[in-house]
Parts: sequence; C-alpha cells; structure tokens
Amino acid sequence: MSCPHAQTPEGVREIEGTIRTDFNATMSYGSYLDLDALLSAQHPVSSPEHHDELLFIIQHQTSELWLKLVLHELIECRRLMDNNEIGKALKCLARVKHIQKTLTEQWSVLATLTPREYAQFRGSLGSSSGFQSFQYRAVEFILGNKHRGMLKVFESDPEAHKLLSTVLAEPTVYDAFLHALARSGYAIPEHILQRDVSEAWVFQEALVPVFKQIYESDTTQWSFYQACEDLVDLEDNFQAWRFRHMSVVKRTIGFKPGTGGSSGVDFLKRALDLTFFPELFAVRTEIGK
Ligand code: HEM
Ligand SMILES: N[C@@H](CC(=O)c1ccccc1NC=O)C(=O)O
Repeated sequence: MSCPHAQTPEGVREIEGTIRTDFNATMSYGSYLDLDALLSAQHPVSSPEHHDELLFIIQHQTSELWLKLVLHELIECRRLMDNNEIGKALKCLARVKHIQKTLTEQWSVLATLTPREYAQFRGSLGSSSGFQSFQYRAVEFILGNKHRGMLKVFESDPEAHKLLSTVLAEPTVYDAFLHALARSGYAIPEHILQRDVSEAWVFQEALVPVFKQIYESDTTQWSFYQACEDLVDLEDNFQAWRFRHMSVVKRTIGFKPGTGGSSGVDFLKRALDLTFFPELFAVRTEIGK
C-alpha cells in the first residue's frame, strides 16, 4: 500500500519548485522581522556565562513582546469604545484574553529553573527587577490600577516615563466603557463620568444597579453584556498571571527579599488584593435577588 503522505523515499519533505530562494531583491523573512536585532538582543551578564540565564532573558523578552501587543490592543479597544464601536472593541478584548492565557501558561517554562540554578546567576542581576517593567505598569494603568508614585521608578528612562505619564493622564478602558454606556442611556452618575482619571479606580456603589440591569434585562444590547463578561475574564486572567508569578517566585527564591527592594513573595501576594472592575464582581451578589 502506498503512503498517503507526500514524503520522498528519504523521509524528507520535498521543497516545492515554486518556493522562492532568491530574497535579495524583495523582502525576506529575516529582514521583515528584523531578526538580526531580535536574535542579537540576548546578553547574559553572568561570568562565566550561566547556561540558564538565556532562559531567564528569553522568558522576560517574550513577556515584554506580548505586553507590547496587549497595550496596543487595549489602546485600540478604548478608541473603539469612544467611537461607540463596541463590537469591534470586543474583538480587541478577545485577543488580549488569549495573550493573557499564553503569558500565564508560559510560567511553566521558567518553573523549570531550579532554586540552585537561579541562585548561581541571581547576584549578577544587581537591583534590576520586573518592578521596572514600564509596559507592565502601562497595562496596569490603562486597566485602572493608576499609581502616580510608580513614575518615580522611571525617572532615569525618559521614554518610559513619557509613555507612563501619558497613560496615567488618559481615561482607562473601563472609563471609556462607562462613557459608552452613558451615551446609550444608562444612568452613570455624572461624578463618575467626570472623575480624575489619573487616580486609581475606587469602588462605585452606584454602578451596581446599572450592571444589574445589564445582566438581568431581556432587552440588553448583547455587546454591552458581552463587554462586561470580557472585562471579568480579563481581570480573572490578570489575577491568574499575578498568582503564577508569585508561586514561581516562591518556588525559586522562597521568602528572600526581591532584587527590586521589596519583601518579595509577600509584596506579590498583596497584588492579588487589587481589582480593576470591582462593580462587575459586586453585581454578582445582587443577581437573582
Ligand atoms: C525567577 C523569576 C522571577 C523572580 C524570582 C521574580 C521576582 C520578583 C519579585 C521579588 C518582585 C517584587 C519586586 C522586587 O522586589 O524585585 C517582582 C516583581 C515583578 N516581576 Fe518578577 N520575578 C521573576 C520573573 C518575572 C518575569 C518572567 C516577569 C515577566 C515580565 C516578571 C515581571 C514582574 C513584574 C511586572 C513585577 C512587578 C509586579 C507588581 O508591581 O505587582 N517577573 N518579581
Ligand atoms: N526580582 C527578581 C529578579 C528578577 O526576577 C528580574 C531581574 C531582572 C530583570 C527582570 C526580573 N524579573 C522579574 O522581577 C529577584 O528578586 O530575584
């Protein structure tokens, strides 16, 4: 019986005759993706170089690349909400949710780093820490966990400082959503619509009945209901990332203080108390009452 797959007798896949191999004149894979820059951006600092430092660097770099896309999508989501294009905004949120899953799943790769392996090059990292990730901070900001004091960490990096100052001063995705709801006739109190958007979001009791109406009315526009649920998923995914970070840190450095100067695991545990959309969780207590 002949093999149904297109294999040569040598067991290799044939390179189709139409595949181009002359990439000098046109765009090539490597130049389009700037692989020269990307693949020469890993610079282990341990000396002699520790085998596992490349894992540590790549785990961070891939996380930063995904964070870049998360921020890009959240900014677009906010713009679409401002434009009353809720359906399109949901498309951005759906993408963000998948990226978050990837980011959280990725912790299992770093979890293969044993405490001893990490201890062998941790000293070379000096006082650098993920706490100094401006993209992570920008994502926290655009989701509502604003904190002006965090800007101080970025004083020596004017570009990062500028981006964070901008995101701090702009409305969050949640602000944009609430404005869209108000334009559609939902009773969002004026003081919420006029809030100082550079401040961290604080729980607003008055929004709970609004969300109760969205969740319980048969006439709710589906996209508003879906947006609420997507934001709940997004917060849930964010918490899962924070929890995995904390648990990987615990198994790698135990209860040592962090290189960034914090208490370490304890500090990361306290991040789990932060919430972006508290009213979307509070409303669940009221449903069916
Ligand atoms: C073995 C690996 C890791 C260890 C031991 C570790 C440890 C820590 C510790 C102790 C902190 C608290 C700040 C400090 O004092 O340094 C922190 C913060 C942070 N780390 Fe990591 N981390 C690891 C990997 C990562 C990775 C892969 C990322 C991905 C980007 C990351 C992102 C962050 C962020 C964003 C913060 C700030 C969190 C916040 O403000 O709540 N970390 N990390
Ligand atoms: N804060 C970590 C060090 C660390 O994880 C780190 C060091 C340099 C660049 C990014 C890092 N990632 C996350 O905090 C520690 O205390 O070991």
